[in-house]
Amino acid sequence: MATTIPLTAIEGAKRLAAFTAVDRHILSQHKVIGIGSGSTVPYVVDRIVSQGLSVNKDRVFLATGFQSQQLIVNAGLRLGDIDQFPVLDVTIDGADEVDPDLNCIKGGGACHLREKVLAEGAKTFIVVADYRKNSQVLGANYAPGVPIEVAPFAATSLLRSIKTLKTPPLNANLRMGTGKAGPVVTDNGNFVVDAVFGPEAMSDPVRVLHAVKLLTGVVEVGLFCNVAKAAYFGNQDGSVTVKLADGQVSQIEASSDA
Ligand SMILES: O=C[C@H](O)[C@H](O)[C@H](O)COP(=O)(O)O
Repeated sequence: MATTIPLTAIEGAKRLAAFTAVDRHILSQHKVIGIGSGSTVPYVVDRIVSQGLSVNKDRVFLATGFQSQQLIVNAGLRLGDIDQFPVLDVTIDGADEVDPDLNCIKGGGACHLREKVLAEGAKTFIVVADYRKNSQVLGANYAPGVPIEVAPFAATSLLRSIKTLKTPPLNANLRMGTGKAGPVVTDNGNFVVDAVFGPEAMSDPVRVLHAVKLLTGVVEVGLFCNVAKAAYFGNQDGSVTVKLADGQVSQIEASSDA
């Protein structure tokens, strides 16, 4: 007999957020859907699959990297390409941290370049996360810093040039792989530098984004500013906090099967 292993509080919170966001934002008329990366999006895919074959057979799903491509394929959903579908109805993705204006740190899994392309290409970009990601100031909860994808040739230079910013990071390091000698290599063949900025700098993430993006060799910065329409945070008590881009915040009870 199959046994059901209870989810931990954090996994339960991720699932609550994902299920609630899918129920509210992935509607039958939505045909081109972006699937983000990380440990929360598998629950997004599960919920989409549960909407049934009759609706999913007419949909195409775009991936933000190798992991989400596997999720889409293994779920029996149709994989599409951004070159064919540059405009998406909805993209749902996780985040490493989200502030009250829905600015996000993303790229803990080194997928932020493709994630940003699918987020900006979507008519609606929705973030799903557990309660730990719901923050007042970016960097308060997520310690590794802002992920910066950089062309390998320019990585060492970037570690020097980033120190010349008006508000430089407190520290910046090349992200090293685990289970592999040497640096993390992204799905685009680039490296990642993680830069920890202090609370003063992170109180204006748009400024940090613009400053870092201008440094030579930077491919993309894991700061998503003014992109998300809503963020769903699963809580330990079974509720979901919903934050909208206009500043509205509400607390809702999740559906009984979430
Ligand atoms: O590169 C990875 C992504 O930005 C993820 O969406 C982010 O790290 C959040 O992942 P998780 O859902 O595992 O917290």
